[in-house]
Amino acid sequence: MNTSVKNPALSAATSGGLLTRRHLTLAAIALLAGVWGWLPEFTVVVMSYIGLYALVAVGLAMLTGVGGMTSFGQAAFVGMGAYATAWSCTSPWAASTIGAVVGTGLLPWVGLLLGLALTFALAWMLGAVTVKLQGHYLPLCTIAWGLSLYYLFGNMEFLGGQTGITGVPALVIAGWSLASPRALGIVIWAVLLIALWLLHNLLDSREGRAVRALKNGRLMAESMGVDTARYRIKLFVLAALMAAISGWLYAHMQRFVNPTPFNLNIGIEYLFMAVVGGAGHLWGAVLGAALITLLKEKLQDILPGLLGSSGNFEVIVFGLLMLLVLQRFAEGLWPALERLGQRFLRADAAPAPRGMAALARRVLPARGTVLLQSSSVTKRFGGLVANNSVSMNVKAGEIHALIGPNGAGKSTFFNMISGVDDPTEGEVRLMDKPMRELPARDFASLGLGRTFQHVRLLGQRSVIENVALGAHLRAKRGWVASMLRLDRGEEAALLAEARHQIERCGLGAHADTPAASLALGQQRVVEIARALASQPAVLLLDEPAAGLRHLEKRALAELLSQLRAEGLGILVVEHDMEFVMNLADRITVLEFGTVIAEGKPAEVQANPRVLDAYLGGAEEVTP
Ligand SMILES: Nc1ncnc2c1ncn2[C@@H]1O[C@H](COP(=O)(O)OP(=O)(O)OP(=O)(O)O)[C@@H](O)[C@H]1O
Repeated sequence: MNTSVKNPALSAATSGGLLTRRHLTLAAIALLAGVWGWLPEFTVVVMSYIGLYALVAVGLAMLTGVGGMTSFGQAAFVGMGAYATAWSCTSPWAASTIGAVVGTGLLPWVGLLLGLALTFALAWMLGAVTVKLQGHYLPLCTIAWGLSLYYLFGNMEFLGGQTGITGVPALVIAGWSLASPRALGIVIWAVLLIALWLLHNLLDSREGRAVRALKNGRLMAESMGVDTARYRIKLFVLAALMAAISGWLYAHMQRFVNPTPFNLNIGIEYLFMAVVGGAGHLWGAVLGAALITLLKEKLQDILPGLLGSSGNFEVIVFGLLMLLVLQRFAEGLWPALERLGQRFLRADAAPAPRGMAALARRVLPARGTVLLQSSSVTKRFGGLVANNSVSMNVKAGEIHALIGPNGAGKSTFFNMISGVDDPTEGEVRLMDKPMRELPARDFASLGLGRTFQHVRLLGQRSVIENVALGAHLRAKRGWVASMLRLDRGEEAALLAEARHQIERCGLGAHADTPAASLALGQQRVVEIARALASQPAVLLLDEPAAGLRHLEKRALAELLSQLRAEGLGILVVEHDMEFVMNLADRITVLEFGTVIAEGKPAEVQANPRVLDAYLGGAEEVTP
């Protein structure tokens, strides 16, 4: 089981060797299981704490490293899980009402359900409010609610105030008491390993690709049909639930709870664990949890002796070590270990696909149908009119080019017709549907595929994974199915479709290389393949020929001609006049936001206003 967030750049560099990462992981688990019964009691307790902390840190790795949302407040969710079970198991009211129905032996499980339900509700609510925030506002908010919950725990009379709740019973599973740390530790590590497996599966799926795009590619993901706000909230809730499960186990290990372990300091420590290990790597979070726990343990022993007085000196050393580690290993320690491992380990063989599910297919409208229409679209930025009453359309089976000098308003218009921004006045219709105030993902679901002027790919992911994201809306398996590997047929179909589009665009040899390692022109072609994977009816291409060499441009022109023949409607924004004039059926020319000419290439070329707009540069417009 390789639960790191795979880096294809590294995978590609994998050398030979007898063992794979999966072998190594299984061997480590087998070793741990084999020696568990013989480990000293103290080691078992420390290992159990590492497992508990790792559960929270792994959730944070998903949230922060993969999803790009920093949270300082996870300790509060641990507290929710811990307090929910402590209260359920010790409250006389719970015993006499719930306990009377389910039996007091099941109260810890009622506590687990209560903790998960409360955490789910609270995290969803907090997530809905906070994950919309940008930049440093989100971390600040997590500090705010982390503090609020901490003080809430300490001030609630029925939760025992600062003293907390004592007398939490040991867990009993099928008559097997987990009173000893050795027995509970097995459950803790089993829960952690299952969580790692589920999350690994999630990341290796259609849903995982969408999750990965949250950090640096939200606009792009929205244009591929991903509801990024919803995914962010789901990720936030997932991390919170993992923290709550950790809290539940913690309460039954400690057998009492008080507010101290759920304060902001501990929230920051969880973040340390995720970041030091390598925030984008699930196993990195486990490594971080182990390092910080062991270090804290040692420092608490050593520092008072060294300094001659007691105090929380370990926090100072932590801070300094954190600085040093991140100076040397900006991405955390796990990627460095992984690089080392590449020398000795073989890449895991991809499992053979077991049957392919069918992907959704779109019936393309008849040739000549107006697919996309803008009517008198005006866009103002304050006093500046970037688009002035622009009307144009894109028809099925036609290539329409939009040209104009720099600053003419092409990108602004492109944003209007792709759902990134709304016109100040006028209307955009897609498939005859008014699109005002609809998000980009609704444009995608109606059949609009697009590329970006400034390439937006997930650089560290392989070309095939980038392209498969384009087909997001053609499959439907969700998070749970992905975690349980029930999506394999669909996933195989998505990857096959992505490979087909990559080959069609002439990049077959690069399918498994990281997108960032391709030349810029090729990256633009990857974007076209990604758009095609959505099986669009309308294709909007923003400067597709920029950065391509002569032969590559010719291949691109052939591909676009072929797509036109298949009945797609294509809009190209392009500066390369030769490319445009030889390819387009119709051309619209913008200048200062206003349409100054529209017609066939020959008509546009002969138009004096167009020649003027290009600074009298007749040769610029002439192919
Ligand atoms: N968000 C914005 N706020 C204010 N002004 C903007 C904004 N976006 C674009 N503009 C202005 O609108 C005008 C049109 O810009 P736009 O980027 O659409 O032109 P363009 O034709 O795409 O140019 P280029 O070919 O250089 O990409 C420019 O004057 C630009 O400065």
